[in-house]
Amino acid sequence: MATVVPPVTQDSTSKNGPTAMVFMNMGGPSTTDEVGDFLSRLFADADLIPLGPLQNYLGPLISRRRTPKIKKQYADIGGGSPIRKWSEYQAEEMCKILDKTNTESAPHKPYVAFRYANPLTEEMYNKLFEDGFGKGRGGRAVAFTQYPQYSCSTTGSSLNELWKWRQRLESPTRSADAPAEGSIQWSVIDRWPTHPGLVQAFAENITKRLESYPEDIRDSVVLLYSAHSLPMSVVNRGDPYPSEVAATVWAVQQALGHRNPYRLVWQSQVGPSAWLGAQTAETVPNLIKKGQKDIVLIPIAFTSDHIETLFEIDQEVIHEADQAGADGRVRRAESLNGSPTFIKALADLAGSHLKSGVICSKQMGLRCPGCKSERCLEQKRFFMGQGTQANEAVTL
Ligand SMILES: C=CC1=C(C)c2cc3[nH]c(cc4nc(cc5[nH]c(cc1n2)c(C)c5CCC(=O)O)C(CCC(=O)O)=C4C)c(C)c3C=C
Ligand code: FES
Ligand SMILES: [Fe+2]
Repeated sequence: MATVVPPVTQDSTSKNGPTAMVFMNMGGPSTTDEVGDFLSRLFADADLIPLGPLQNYLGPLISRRRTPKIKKQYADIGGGSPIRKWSEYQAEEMCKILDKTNTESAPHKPYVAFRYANPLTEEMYNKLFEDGFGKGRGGRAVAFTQYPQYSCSTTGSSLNELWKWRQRLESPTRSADAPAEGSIQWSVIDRWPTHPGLVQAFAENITKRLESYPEDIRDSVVLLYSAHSLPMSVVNRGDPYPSEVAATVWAVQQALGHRNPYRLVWQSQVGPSAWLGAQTAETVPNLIKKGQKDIVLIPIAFTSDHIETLFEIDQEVIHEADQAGADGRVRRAESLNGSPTFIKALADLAGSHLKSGVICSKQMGLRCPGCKSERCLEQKRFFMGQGTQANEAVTL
């Protein structure tokens, strides 16, 4: 990742640089040996899976029980998650573009902070210190969520974690008071569900996949946009994710000219509680039973490949469709991965953010109607106002 840069205050290449561009995501185990640690961090996260006062006991228990099954899934997709490779590539390529388009904040240094796998947030933060940020030297860093649509279980959890480490490593008082002098100045790109470049990148990959069908049936292929589901308890708390995912889908449909029928469906539910549906794994066989075999599945809430695409869609949903007589007519649009259109979109988004001077979106100040989490409140207070009194009033 980022190589050593000169101390922030001594940099002479631009007025305001260097700037740290931190890609936040959940991460995934790079090898099957890392699956146990990945799951134990995931089940310890009360922002994702709240298990109440028994979290410290139940989390390790559930993750240990799940490890063999999930290990096998990662083995079946080639021995690990490609998310680190793609995140590092996307961040590096984006920074190269930013160095040309945003000279005032150059050089831009790429970092990755994963919630459940290496490099973890703490590791990223220490790397920032090594590279000359913070520790009395200041510097600017952008926390750029790689989830286009905001959920408190995903981006919210990553921001809570970032805020926690910022408090531990940079605030002598360990409170949300004004940051110590010379600490890192953070801003956040917290959501980008309808960014035109993101929409274009999805539309390109869908068009490419549609071109693999004969021309005379192409417009009647059903597009199934598939996003990771949420427990209904999270939906009913007022989580913004379902409506933001729907916004992406609608924008992509518009870019495609609404030439095909479509549905937004939800995948990967875990455990016995009620989750948002309809489920991807049930929708595909139902359509096939009704005679609709031509279907393109589009992963719409994740920007690179992961077990949900490579295992659940490719090896379960599509494999089962073929066994039910789909004859290879159920296909998947490629994930965004290294798409140049997508990387350009990331640079455009980050470039505008850097020039705007905005700290985060207005949405960040408003908690879910059903939120009772002090962590969310403190985190939002911090990022909304960077500890200044001025913005605290708008954190509700
Ligand atoms: C936008 C994407 C995701 C949302 C929203 C999301 C919510 C969510 N997830 C769980 C529980 C689990 N998720 C697991 C894996 C996993 N989740 C996502 C994405 C979102 N999750 C991805 C991409 C992955 C796989 C990572 C990879 O490397 O491929 C797992 C672990 C796997 C398993 O045990 O089945 C769990 C558990 C909840 C409860 C939740 C919303 C509250
Ligand atoms: S759960 Fe959404 S703001 Fe706390
Ligand atoms: Fe998940």
